Amino acid sequence: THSSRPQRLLRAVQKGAVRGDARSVVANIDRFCHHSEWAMNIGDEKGAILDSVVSEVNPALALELGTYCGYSTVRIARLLPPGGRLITLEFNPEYAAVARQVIEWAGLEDSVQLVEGGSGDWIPQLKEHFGVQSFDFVFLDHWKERYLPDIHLLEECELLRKGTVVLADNVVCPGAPDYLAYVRNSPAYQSSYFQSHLEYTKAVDGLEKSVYLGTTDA
Ligand SMILES: O=C(NCCCOCn1ccc2cnccc21)c1cc(-c2ccc(F)cc2)cc(O)c1O
Ligand SMILES: [Mg+2]
Repeated sequence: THSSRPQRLLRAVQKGAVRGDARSVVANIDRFCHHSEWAMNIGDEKGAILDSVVSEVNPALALELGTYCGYSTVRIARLLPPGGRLITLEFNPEYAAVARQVIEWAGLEDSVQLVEGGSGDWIPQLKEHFGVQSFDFVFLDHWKERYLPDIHLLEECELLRKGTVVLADNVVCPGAPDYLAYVRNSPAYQSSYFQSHLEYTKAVDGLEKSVYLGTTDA
């Protein structure tokens, strides 16, 4: 039976990256995707923007929707402050199995909790299951049509606080037009756009950074 692209990506990490060295895991995935096979990791160019936003927020508690092979998981987790935690959610069990091994190869398994399932099911359970109050940082990189319903769900479940930073990948390609319209027009968000390129290509893409300002309720 033939391997899958995530499995070939994992093998490239295990072959080329130094165990425990998150930077070399990231570099080897980027090398694989530039020279062997394209894969939907955020990539090096948008990844540098992700790094700068994560470093600025310095989150004690972060949430990622859309783990895939764990590339952005490793980029975020390696920048967390001591004791910082990242919860990452993946729908596809095969992707999750690869991501667990990539995260482990990077030596970041102690600060990452990977859960398998759908955002609609999991978001309402996060407080109870993980004992979290609210997130300091949220990274959206899952089904693009879920960005809007899920940010509403995060608000309803009171998982955002004044100042929570929500960063969304692919707001141009594949695109999340309804999500963009919402965060750019809602008084509850201060939104800004970072133009870049679709991972490993010359196509235009970008990240939207939205700071939650809280509700006007008393
Ligand atoms: O589709 C993409 N990502 C999403 C994966 C499934 O996510 C499913 N998923 C993961 C947690 C989760 C939780 N609940 C529901 C679904 C949930 C995605 C796609 C492209 C892309 C761009 C151009 C192309 F020609 C082809 C593809 C690029 C990206 O950077 C992406 O992120
Ligand atoms: Mg993406």
